[in-house]
Amino acid sequence: MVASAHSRLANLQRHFQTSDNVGKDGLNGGNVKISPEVAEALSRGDAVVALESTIISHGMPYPQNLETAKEVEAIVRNNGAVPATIAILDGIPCIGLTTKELERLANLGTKAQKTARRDIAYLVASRGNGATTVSATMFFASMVGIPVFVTGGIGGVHRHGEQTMDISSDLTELGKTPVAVISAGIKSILDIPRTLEYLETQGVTVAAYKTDQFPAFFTETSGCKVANSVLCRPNLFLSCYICNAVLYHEYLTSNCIVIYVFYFYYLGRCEHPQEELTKTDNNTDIALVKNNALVGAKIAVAHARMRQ
Ligand SMILES: O=c1[nH]cc([C@@H]2O[C@H](COP(=O)(O)O)[C@@H](O)[C@H]2O)c(=O)[nH]1
Repeated sequence: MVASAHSRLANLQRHFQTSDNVGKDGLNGGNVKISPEVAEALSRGDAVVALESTIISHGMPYPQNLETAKEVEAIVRNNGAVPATIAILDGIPCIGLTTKELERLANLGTKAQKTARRDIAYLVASRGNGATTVSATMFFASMVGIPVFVTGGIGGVHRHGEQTMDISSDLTELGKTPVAVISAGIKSILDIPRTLEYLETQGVTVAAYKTDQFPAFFTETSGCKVANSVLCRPNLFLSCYICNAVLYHEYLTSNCIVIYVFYFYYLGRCEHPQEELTKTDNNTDIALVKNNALVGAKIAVAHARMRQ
């Protein structure tokens, strides 16, 4: 615990930049800008939860994207952690956005470039605006010592990936970057069995929360069993589920996706049967994407607080 606090501080010292000391050129010798709120929380060892920004720019339209981003941040705050939404603005990687910056990103929408790990250098060099995907968000979260990150859905192996080799860099990032990712599974248009195979190859621990199956984003059942599941008695409260999941997680390595199934206790019923699996990126149900993000945020905070 002490060693990990030391390494987080050492990391911070190397990368520490606040809004006040950003150079005129805004590039900071390739460093990142950490918001004062996030920097303070990290230096005190308080719980911080990283959030991605592609869900804001590309995941849903304005103004729902802004409302959702604000709601997710509020959930994180109300549960005792500091949210760190990550994006690249004018070429500066920002860890923690002000309300103005969130509004700017939400307004930019798809004009902000969807930024995976490979795109970071270009966005910084060209002083562009980039919304970070899971891989890029993990990269920055790890750089500044944020160990927990929540998102709606991660990328995976695309259908027919055996021919196209279309595999999200989220999966390789999970294999090499020690940040725990809480998500509702992979996007519904992807190939779950091949994604699980690939995660196994990458050595990623996948722990499914309150199910023994890898959820299918909108549904609890995918037919694909996960090796590790966090099962709880049905009459326990949500907080107990979270504790079990967190304790279990701590037992495992830190590069672990914790998949949760939200609708048992949140929506109360499954409204979206298997045909959801054929939906495309463009017609996903905004309300459910939002629910995934909101419920995931609570679980992520529990993780972050247990690690303090
Ligand atoms: O329902 C969605 N979940 C997740 C994403 C984003 O898509 C990224 C993966 O994109 P790709 O398949 O291009 O690697 C994820 O990291 C996430 O940021 C998305 O657009 N829609």
